Amino acid sequence: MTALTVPKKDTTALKQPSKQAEAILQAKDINIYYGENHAVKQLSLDINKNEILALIGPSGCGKSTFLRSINRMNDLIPSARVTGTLAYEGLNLLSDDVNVVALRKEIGMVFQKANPFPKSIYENLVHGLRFHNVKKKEWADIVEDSLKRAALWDEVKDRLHESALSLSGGQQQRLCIARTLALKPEVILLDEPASALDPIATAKVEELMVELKKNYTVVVVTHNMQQASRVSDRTAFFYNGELIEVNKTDVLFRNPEKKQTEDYISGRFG
Ligand SMILES: Nc1ncnc2c1ncn2[C@@H]1O[C@H](COP(=O)(O)OP(=O)(O)OP(=O)(O)O)[C@@H](O)[C@H]1O
Repeated sequence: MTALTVPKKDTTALKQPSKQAEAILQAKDINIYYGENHAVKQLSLDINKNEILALIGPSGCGKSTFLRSINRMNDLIPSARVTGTLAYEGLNLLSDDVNVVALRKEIGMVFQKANPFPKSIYENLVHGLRFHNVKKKEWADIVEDSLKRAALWDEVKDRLHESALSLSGGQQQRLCIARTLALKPEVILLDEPASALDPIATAKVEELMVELKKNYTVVVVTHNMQQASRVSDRTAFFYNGELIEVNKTDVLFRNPEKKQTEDYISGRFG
């Protein structure tokens, strides 16, 4: 594993054993601003190892903003400012000394719209390997393994050198997931990964998510409540920048604690 930090700051405060041993990521008192807009407010949330955590809530409630903070994608937005701590393996991922390139390898992200490079299927997968100096002799095995894990190998094994843009939308999205897997992440962030796909392609991506949690931790933003209830172990409901409620998915949908959650899941707003 590439070192996630340049060792200079004292992180002992973050190395205390966690209350819940299975938490892989612990967000504490996270606030995210875009200029004056306070988009995520005082959020604290544990993300457990090998779970699928769904983030739901009406448009603009801060789901994607929080998701992007986990692998520091908000760094790319000049007006964005993030405070609080995101503890991961004894480090605060929000601190200045985190190696963001190594972090994004370890915590990969797949976006709403599939974004393959306009290159061959094979090149899409080896691009990151080259960047991270993975030995060339390992590439073929990693390509095959990643495509198998992303349930795409059988569909593309005879056309690895064709353009990725010749794949269907659903195949392109699975290719983007495979591209993330090639870098051997621990956590995968999915931002509405199936919202641009037809029902059959959506079902394949959902099956894949369930398969992935055997080896990875998955955090998925979705507008689709059926999807959240089909695939996730826990669901977090966001409203107006706040985390209103997080619980086991079946409990949250069957017996929500908060009225706002109940109103949202019963379609009364959003
Ligand atoms: N790049 C950005 N620059 C400035 N403001 C942003 C940016 N992205 C999001 N915001 C603002 O932050 C708030 C939260 O947006 P965010 O996209 O996180 O919500 P969301 O719950 O993911 O919404 P959706 O479900 O529509 O994607 C909104 O007020 C939005 O306008």
